[in-house]
Amino acid sequence: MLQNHRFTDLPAYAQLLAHYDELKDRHMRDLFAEDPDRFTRFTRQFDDILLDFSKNRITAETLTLLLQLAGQAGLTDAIGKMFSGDKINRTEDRAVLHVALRNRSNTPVLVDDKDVMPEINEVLARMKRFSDRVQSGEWKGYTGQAITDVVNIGIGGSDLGPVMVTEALKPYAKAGLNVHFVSNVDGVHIYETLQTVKPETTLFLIASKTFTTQETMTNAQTARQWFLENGGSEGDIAKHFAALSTNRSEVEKFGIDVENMFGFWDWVGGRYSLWSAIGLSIALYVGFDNFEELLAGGHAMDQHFRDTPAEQNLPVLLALIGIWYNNFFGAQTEAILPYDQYMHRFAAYFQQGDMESNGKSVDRDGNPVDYQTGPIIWGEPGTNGQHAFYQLIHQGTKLIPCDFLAPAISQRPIGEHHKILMANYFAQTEALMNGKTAEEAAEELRKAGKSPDEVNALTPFKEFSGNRPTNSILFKKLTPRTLGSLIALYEHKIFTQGVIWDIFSFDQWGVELGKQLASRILPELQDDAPVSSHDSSTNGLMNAFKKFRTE
Ligand SMILES: O=P(O)(O)OC[C@H]1O[C@@H](O)[C@H](O)[C@@H](O)[C@@H]1O
Repeated sequence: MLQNHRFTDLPAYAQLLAHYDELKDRHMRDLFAEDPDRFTRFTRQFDDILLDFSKNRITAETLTLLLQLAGQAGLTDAIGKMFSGDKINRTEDRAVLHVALRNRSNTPVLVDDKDVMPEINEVLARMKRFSDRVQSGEWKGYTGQAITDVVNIGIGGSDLGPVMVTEALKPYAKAGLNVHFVSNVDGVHIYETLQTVKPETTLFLIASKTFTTQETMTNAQTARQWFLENGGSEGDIAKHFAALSTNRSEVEKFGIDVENMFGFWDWVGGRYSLWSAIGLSIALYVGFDNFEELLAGGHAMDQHFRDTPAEQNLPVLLALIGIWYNNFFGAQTEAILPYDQYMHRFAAYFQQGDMESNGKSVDRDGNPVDYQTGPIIWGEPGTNGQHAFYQLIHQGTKLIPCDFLAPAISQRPIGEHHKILMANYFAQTEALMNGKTAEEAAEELRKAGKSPDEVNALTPFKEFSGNRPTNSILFKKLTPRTLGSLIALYEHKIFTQGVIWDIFSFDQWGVELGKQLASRILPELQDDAPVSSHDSSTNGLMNAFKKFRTE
């Protein structure tokens, strides 16, 4: 059992509040001027990943107090409990062991006194065999042709991870196999995907932990029907459909041969499942060797997280800096800004990873919290974001801590592109930190030939307050291993924050109510009868929907 505590009762919390009062008006420009060692003091490296957190509104004392906060919240103990298979997901009575999925050292991990590693290794071996066979063309479709297209049908954690990773690792794709992802129950998603593939050369992966998710099951049935109506027969289904799930009986009911089922376990949370059989589309696309590299990168970060003192520990440091802004500066959001086009789904992936994990408002005793928990996560790749929303980050009224991620070596070194990209990467964090004073702005205007009146009038608009915090995460190259480490870095950041806030990070009850109501509403949409069983807005909207369709 994890030790419950009230976040705001931790001794360091009160100290941080007082410290915040002293620090809140200090400018980072001055902090840099005062401390020539600031970069070294606030930079850590793990493998090929450098974290520079010096452009934050912190001093050595801030860090000391934040580290005390983590210690007082029992972080070390909590980490130990996760890794040793304790049932830390208490509201679902489950262990949380995505770390076991990538446990390349293969040391035993016990759940209910049973080592889970043999089962994990068995599924990995089956995934390897299967992906090798499909890739080599040994696996044939019903006309004897090799598979050319894989369609992963899943949603949430059964979609976002594989989408993000296959996009990020495109340079590692093996020739001859395309991957597609269908998630939305909106029929246009499957319609558009099916336009681009042929039944005889397509393999469908039905990815669902529960195998009951309405969107996924609806899309899977549509895919099955399309397959049967376009040349395939019932007997051919086994050659074209596989299931990635924990629910064997539902897989059988759907009609998928259990030979083609790749299992995982209830201790794998949906948003942590890309490391499990849910990652089969990744293995098919980049090859099992690269999938293993991804696992190895995740495992390396796990060991760093478990074994490194907090002050050197990248996930812990990111978590503490996030808490500093979230709970003391009142920041509502955090932006994740990868300067790597291949990482264009990284922020979207961690929207689920973070917001579904820490979007909670009761503590572990079930009492309402009176402090802020998980932030709103958003972001787009640089430099596109610069030309869209950075205005607000630079000059708006809101404080938005940002993570800037970038590789030193581009996967596609074309001309000057990467240096131009990186010049922007360095310029943005410098600009956000330094800003531009009124005097500097006025001087620029004078140099541009503006009259004194114009200088006075324009200066307020040209001034940048600066003092806007950023983390820079600079890595060597976006290899499968580095990507694995980066994903695990953020996973453990989220875990650390959940521990400190004393909330449960591994359930997601908040997604249930909408599902319940949708299943009540669906039968009411089957005829033209007016609806009166809801509030006036919902009734009104449903009746307007029916009217639009009959007029
Ligand atoms: O994999 P499943 O069971 O189809 O679930 C998909 C998603 O379903 C959502 O309801 C959950 O909030 C997510 O966590 C989950 O990833």
